[in-house]
Amino acid sequence: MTMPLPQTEPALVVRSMRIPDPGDLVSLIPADAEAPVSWLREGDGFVGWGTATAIQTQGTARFADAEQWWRGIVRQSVVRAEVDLPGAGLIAVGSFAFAAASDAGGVLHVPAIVIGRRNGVAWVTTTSTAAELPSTPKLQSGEIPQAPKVSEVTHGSLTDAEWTAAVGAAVGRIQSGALDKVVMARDVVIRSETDIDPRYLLRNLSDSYPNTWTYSVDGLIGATPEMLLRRQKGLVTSRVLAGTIRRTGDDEHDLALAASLARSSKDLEEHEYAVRSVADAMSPHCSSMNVPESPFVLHLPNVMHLATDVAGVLHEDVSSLTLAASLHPSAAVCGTPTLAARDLIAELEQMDRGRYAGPVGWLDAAGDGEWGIALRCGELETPSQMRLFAGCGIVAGSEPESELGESDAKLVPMRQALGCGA
Ligand SMILES: C=C(O[C@H]1C=CC=C(C(=O)O)[C@@H]1O)C(=O)O
Repeated sequence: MTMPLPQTEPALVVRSMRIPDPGDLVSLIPADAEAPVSWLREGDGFVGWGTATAIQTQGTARFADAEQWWRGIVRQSVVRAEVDLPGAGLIAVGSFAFAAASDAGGVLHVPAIVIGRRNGVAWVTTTSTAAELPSTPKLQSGEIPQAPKVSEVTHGSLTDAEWTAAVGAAVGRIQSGALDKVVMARDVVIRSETDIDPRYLLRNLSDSYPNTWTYSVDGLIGATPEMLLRRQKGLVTSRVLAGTIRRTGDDEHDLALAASLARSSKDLEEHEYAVRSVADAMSPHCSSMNVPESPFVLHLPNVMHLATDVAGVLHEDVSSLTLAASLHPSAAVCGTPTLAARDLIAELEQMDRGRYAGPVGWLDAAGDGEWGIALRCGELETPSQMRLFAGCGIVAGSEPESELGESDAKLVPMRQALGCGA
């Protein structure tokens, strides 16, 4: 069911001003910030808080309704921007459920305050519904956020043994020819004696996983290495990941493992489905495309992935959000063929993925923006409880026990950020 769209969107007044470099962005988020958001990589990106306006959407129309609402906002807004960089000016951050049937739906949120930095240029954007230009807030680093006190870690919808059996069933379906690939995910519930401070997680994730995109949108927090798409001035790029090997911590051994990953026929097959799904979904929007023939190995502190950077030149004015809707769900998080994989996920996982594995990111008034896939993440279900998610691509040659180990490795970033180990 789709929620009715508001009849009139508020007229926003937006101002972006250049500021001296404010240092670490996460530490600028106040302890009592309402709706903190972030999008950070290698120290650049933005943080924000407060709500100028927002929309929640539902169902199959969750992307289209959000897009329509955003166009109305853009039409009515007055923007004065001193800075012309991606992320400056009027932006909305958002995240969308993996499945149309999920109650999580979608959210687009225009923060009242955004502080950004890119290539050494920093800015603050203030957005309000008042008629006059909003004043620039005083920025100061807040106190150091407290670590949560994790008291319990339990399995979510399935025990390890049940999940391993479900993966075995998926392998059986693939071997019987019903489909080629499916991504099976599991969840883990973390309870803390104290409230979980999103700033504590963002600090840990952005320090420990600098080459990922560290995000926080509406209680969904994580550090994804996978960029569903970036649209910037007519060019669209995507970083496709699929195929994984765990790191050992021994650099020499890890290099040998990276070489074996690059030769593994099981992982190359898994990767090829993901690349093809992205390239096929992108091509109707592009006049030309570059799809590399073989992947490279992306090194992260916990795992290594097969990775391919796909690029295209857009031949139509389609926003980054609409592109995200047409690329989602790629075979990196769903499978091949898409519909068969989606149905098998609903049958075997026995959980609502919520916004895990859906698009998460931001867009601006021109439709440019960045949408990652919400991986290596957790959703705050209450102030002191988080549900973490991780999944693995399954093909005919997959072994359920080793997929369980791989999913554990993918949970490491969030578990470490929460202070409850690897
Ligand atoms: C589904 C996840 O990862 C995807 C992205 C990279 C590698 C993957 C894999 O090797 O299975 C998955 O396709 C996850 O982290 O939950």
